Amino acid sequence: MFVSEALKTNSLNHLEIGGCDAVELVEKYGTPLYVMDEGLIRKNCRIYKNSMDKYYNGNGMVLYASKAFSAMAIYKIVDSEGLGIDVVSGGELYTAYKAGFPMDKVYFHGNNKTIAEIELAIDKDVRRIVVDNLEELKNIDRIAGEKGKKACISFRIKPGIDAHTHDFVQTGQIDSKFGVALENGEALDIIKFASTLKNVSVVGVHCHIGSQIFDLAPFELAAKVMLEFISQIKNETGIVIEELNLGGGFGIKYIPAHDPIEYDSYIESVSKVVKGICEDKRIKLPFIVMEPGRSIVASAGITLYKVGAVKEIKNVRTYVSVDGGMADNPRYALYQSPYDAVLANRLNAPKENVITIAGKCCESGDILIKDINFPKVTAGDIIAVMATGAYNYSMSSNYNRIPRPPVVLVHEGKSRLIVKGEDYEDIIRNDIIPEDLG
Ligand SMILES: Cc1ncc(COP(=O)(O)O)c(C=O)c1O
Ligand SMILES: N[C@@H](CCCC[NH3+])C(=O)O
Repeated sequence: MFVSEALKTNSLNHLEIGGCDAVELVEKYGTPLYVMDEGLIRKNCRIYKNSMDKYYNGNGMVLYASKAFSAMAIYKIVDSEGLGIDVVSGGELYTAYKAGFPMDKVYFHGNNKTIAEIELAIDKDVRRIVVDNLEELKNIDRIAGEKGKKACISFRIKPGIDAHTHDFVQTGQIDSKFGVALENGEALDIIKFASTLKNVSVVGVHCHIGSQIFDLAPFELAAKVMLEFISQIKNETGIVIEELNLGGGFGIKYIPAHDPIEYDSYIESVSKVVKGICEDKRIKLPFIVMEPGRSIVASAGITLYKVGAVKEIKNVRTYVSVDGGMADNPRYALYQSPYDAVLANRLNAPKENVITIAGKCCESGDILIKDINFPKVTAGDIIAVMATGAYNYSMSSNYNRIPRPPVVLVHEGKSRLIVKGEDYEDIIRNDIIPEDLG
């Protein structure tokens, strides 16, 4: 019945997550409310960690790509499960640092790192800076030199792979703002240049082909293309690349029609390909890094909303508006991403009609789910949109000056607040009225 294994029906016919009744959570914390199941997050971390140990003798590291959901508590959980992290901004890096995350397990990404971000990464001695472009490389070398340090770097490469996903989340093709292309020797040239610099040490190459991918083939192809590149680098320059980072992007079940692959098979299949090619080409097995984000947290999350206006437009559509929307989940508005939902306070109610669940923002595109079979609802009912753990809170905004909802972590019947909800004072906190405006 549910797209996520985190969810159950309890004896009151209410939705249960992490042993907590969704209706009680709403009574305690209000709506909208992000709820994250700690047990499922931990389980997903373990699947990845164990498969790296099992299929690649632990000669690698799994990073949680924290852009999917970044808050201090998640860094604590991920650390305790033995994973590293990928951060993509000074803000994520700072959050992880303040949570006490070990900096020697942090990979710093980004296609336009600012000087201040590079300084922060070098000051904190992150394990790896993943270099996106030449300008950045020069800045890293200069800043590391000024600080008397040597930065360990890898390079974001565009392997030229079409990952069959939404255009906006596809990143490995040539026409992409991320990284340097293999074409025309661009990637080889930047690596050669880096090897002449004093304050950087070239350790690895990286690629990330896209997101919400349901297929093993693009990852196997990426591994092949990248190993050929590693072999070319060695043959033409003598530089030995020790680390191969294949990014994230593994698909999850948002709606019943989605059929994701078992998470551990990504590492299993990539390990096989890497071992085979390395044997053929007689190159040393690289240290492998994988960076799943969505697949660790998405299914662990739900968002609870209260129904407000119900508008039945005869022979057209029934709009059910809830007290959240694109400000807490912009994914339909951005990518037309599909979601599934249930009536959390009456799970056994028959699905009698087709509704469109709309948000409260002043925007026609503020839709959460278009045309879903759903029970009849009235104001005050509680709708749970499922699999909202990734790229919802982390992509939320204050559009229309709507305060961000709180995030609650649930486990074995207990709920704890991990991000406070914002109020109107938070909304105006940084506003300034210049004196001359009176
Ligand atoms: C460099 C990099 N690594 C990892 C990820 C995580 O992707 P996903 O959340 O789809 O696993 C992303 C985001 O797409 C990314 O840009
Ligand atoms: N934010 C996107 C994924 C992009 C990931 C970062 N490269 C989503 O919600 O699906």
